[in-house]
Amino acid sequence: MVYYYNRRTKESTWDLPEGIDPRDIKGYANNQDPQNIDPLEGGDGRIRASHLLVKHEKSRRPSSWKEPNITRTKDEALALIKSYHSRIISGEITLGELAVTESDCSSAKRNGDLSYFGRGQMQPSFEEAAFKLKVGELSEPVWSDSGVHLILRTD
Ligand SMILES: Cn1nc(-c2ccccc2)cc1C(=O)N[C@H](Cc1nc2ccccc2[nH]1)C(=O)O
Repeated sequence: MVYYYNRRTKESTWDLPEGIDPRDIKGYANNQDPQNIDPLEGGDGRIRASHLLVKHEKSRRPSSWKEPNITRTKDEALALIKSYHSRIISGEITLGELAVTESDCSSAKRNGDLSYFGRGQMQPSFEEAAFKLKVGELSEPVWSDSGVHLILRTD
């Protein structure tokens, strides 16, 4: 079920407010079935996530703060990300701690935090995986044009 919150009057209601055309409501824009709107996305359709990225020789930009010329293969990148995944789920280290030293994304300096983002902002494969996660959930390895990621949804 979706509830409606009127930011001006601060009213919330389960029923479509009088005189409102559902197509004017965020999330209906592309005729999304209202049942598909995840009310847990803070109501404005955005989520927050951190990630750890391992780039490879065929990455869109095979360079990072860590390594000016990244030559590892896709297989080597996947092996590395799987080792990180194991260490995180064992509780040995958190994704944020590992991202600081190991992520090939410039968000490494912020523990991999990408802050809040909505649909249409990140690469499609990354967005699809991130929006499927529950808050606090760690993804399996996710491929994008940038490389291979581990994603942790934080809000
Ligand atoms: C999306 N984004 N946010 C930051 C960022 C966030 C917070 C602080 C500093 C940088 C960097 C990036 C970014 O695209 N970085 C790219 C790598 C990358 N590619 C991504 C694809 C999807 C999501 C995150 C991704 N990060 C790079 O450094 O080559």
